[in-house]
Amino acid sequence: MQSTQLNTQACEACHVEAPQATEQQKNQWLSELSGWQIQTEQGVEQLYKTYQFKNFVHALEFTNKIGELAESEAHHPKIVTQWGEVTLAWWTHKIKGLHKNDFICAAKSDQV
Ligand SMILES: C[C@H](O)[C@H](O)[C@H]1CNC2=NC(N)=NC(=O)C2=N1
Repeated sequence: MQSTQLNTQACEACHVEAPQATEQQKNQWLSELSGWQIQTEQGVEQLYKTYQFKNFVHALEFTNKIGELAESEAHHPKIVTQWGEVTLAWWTHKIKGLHKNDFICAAKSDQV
């Protein structure tokens, strides 16, 4: 399977019948990301990563840039912003699980 450049792709409009990522796809796409992990919260798989910053202002600046990314992709993460730390969680609400969009947005988050 050729490696897709996740960070060069745009999210596709997601619909309720969209397929969840398969185990093979999840492993492939996860291997193209760095520092991300899949966790299950209330039965829903999510892509998690925590970023460290030197203070709250930097954490907030990053948070706002992620907000712009989310709006541009019409795909939104859970963002937990603290002093010196931001945790992102990406999943697709409509399908209650992981879709390729989530991996694309995770890759793009690393470029913010
Ligand atoms: C209408 C709007 O585009 C949809 O509700 C979008 C908004 N952002 C979204 N973000 C995420 N993570 N999952 C969704 O299913 C989703 N749906």
